[in-house]
Amino acid sequence: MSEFDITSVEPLDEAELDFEGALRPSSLDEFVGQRRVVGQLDLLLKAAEMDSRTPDHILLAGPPGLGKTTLAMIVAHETGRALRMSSGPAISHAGDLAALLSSLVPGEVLFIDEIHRMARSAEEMLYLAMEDFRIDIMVGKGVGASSIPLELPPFTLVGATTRTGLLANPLRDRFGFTGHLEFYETEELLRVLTRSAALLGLEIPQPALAEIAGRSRGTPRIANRLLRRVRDYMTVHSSESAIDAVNNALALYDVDPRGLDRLDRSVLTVLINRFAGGPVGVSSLAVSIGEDAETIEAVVEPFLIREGLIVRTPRGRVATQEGWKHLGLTPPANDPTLL
Ligand SMILES: Nc1ncnc2c1ncn2[C@@H]1O[C@H](COP(=O)(O)OP(=O)(O)OP(=O)(O)O)[C@@H](O)[C@H]1O
Repeated sequence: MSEFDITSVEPLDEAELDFEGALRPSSLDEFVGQRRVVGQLDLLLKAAEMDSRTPDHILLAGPPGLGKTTLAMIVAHETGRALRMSSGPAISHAGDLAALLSSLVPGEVLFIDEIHRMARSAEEMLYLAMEDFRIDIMVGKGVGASSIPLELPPFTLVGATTRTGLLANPLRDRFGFTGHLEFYETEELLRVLTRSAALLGLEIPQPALAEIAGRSRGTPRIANRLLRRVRDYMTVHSSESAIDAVNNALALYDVDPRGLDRLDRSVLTVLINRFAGGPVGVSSLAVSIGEDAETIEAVVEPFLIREGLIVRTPRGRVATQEGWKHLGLTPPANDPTLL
């Protein structure tokens, strides 16, 4: 997604990761929004503490940048446990997972980001590990192969996924709790930004922060990133008012008044201009704009649906009247399928 960097929902580089780290809340109290998931997690952690047991395995689902990694860190922090971090793509065979699991200390929190991308052989090993805290290690090949059971210390797995649908049912079923993270309301993002501005020592009036909040795609990572770019803009154009600086900086980075970035607009434009508003399958859309289908499905689509600009139908994606209007186009008259 390199050409869409500014509002990319993935962290961009080391500097970005440091910046995110500095702004990351470290307790459930500091974590803004997601009240339902936070309340459920709080109960789960408190009950485990009262029973002196390791908390159940936790699955966190939702689009990137909404706080899954942050919540995993909070689980470890709030329960005073060590945290080990890994990711699905880094576990390319069962041996990678065996090495990771066998080195855990008792009670440790193991965070696996993008857990849906883990190798299938590792996934099968994980079933037993999650349920019985044990794995079977295969030694040798062919007829001489044998399996050696290995006891594991109790641990809490926190899995994060942008695509729950891609997780095999046996894996999904072994999580004691699944938290679905939703896009944030503008008012919640305003709280995230107010907190971040204070931590960075920036004096930006609330109306200017509210403008950034409304254009952050419901995503704290994007809100913080836009704040950083606005800070740069204000440094260079110090004579402009805060609100002008916000509007000009966001225009410079191609973020439209509703928060759509270039990739969002490309998807909507192609859907309307090339496919007459749909219905069209996600892979055809992806090919038309040269982006991978997973990014469209995990990142663009959930946001455009939430904004009411497209809908998902059994026959494919369809632009709504609102979608046509957002691009300044007139929706076709008398189209009974148009919503
Ligand atoms: N509820 C929140 N309150 C305050 N800041 C938040 C919140 N959620 C996320 N953030 C900020 O947004 C940034 C991105 O969050 P995080 O890395 O946890 O997202 P993620 O869902 O794990 O994304 P990915 O799936 O891409 O790893 C963090 O630096 C954090 O500061």
